[in-house]
Amino acid sequence: MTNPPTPVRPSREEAEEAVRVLLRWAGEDPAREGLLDTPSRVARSYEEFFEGYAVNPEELLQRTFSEVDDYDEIVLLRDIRLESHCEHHMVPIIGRAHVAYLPRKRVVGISKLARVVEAYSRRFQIQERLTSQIANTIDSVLEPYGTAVIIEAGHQCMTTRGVHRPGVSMVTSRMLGVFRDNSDTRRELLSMLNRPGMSEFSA
Ligand SMILES: Nc1nc2c(ncn2[C@@H]2O[C@H](COP(=O)(O)OP(=O)(O)OP(=O)(O)O)[C@@H](O)[C@H]2O)c(=O)[nH]1
Ligand SMILES: [Zn+2]
Repeated sequence: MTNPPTPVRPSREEAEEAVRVLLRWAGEDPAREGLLDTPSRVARSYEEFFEGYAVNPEELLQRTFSEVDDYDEIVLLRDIRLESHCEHHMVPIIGRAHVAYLPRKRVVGISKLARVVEAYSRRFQIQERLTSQIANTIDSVLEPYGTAVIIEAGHQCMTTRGVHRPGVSMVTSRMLGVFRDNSDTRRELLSMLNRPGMSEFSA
């Protein structure tokens, strides 16, 4: 469920050649000086943009803590910067994610929630699937009372090309367990999200 089957990877040289082809498709001369190192830069950038394929998000959540003195309220990680790529046009999706869960006895280190967001973002995505994958993984590994993921993002395939609508953002959410079934819990989450930012604590 978490990792797609790994296709046979091309060689680094094949990847760089593909960049040269795209440069020529754009109307460029890949042999001109300024572009000579571009194929290798792009190959390296791709290793970074898409490093999520090599990460198993479920493993990130294995370490949990149980000494929480009966803490039984929502845990919310708000405004997680999200950088992904649209699988339709291979251009950036930039936004933020909010991840919440209602723990059942055990909690996870909060950075791990951001790492799960990152593991799925650093792949080719559509926003709906990205949202579901993050929520489903947290829900199945931690087995909390509920999990909620909300993503708000701008898609460069809509802002810099095609329909050209700058400023438009797409909002998606996936609510599981109590966040789906209990409107009071869902409302509490939304009110936590609407509270003014606490930037003085986030330096
Ligand atoms: N649902 C969804 N659609 C997306 C996402 N990212 C991009 N799209 C849309 O995917 C669609 C692809 O549509 P196509 O008609 O096949 O491609 P296209 O001719 O390039 O479409 P335009 O973008 O309208 O020029 C477009 O409507 C995009 O806006 C996403 O994360 N979720
Ligand atoms: Zn797109």
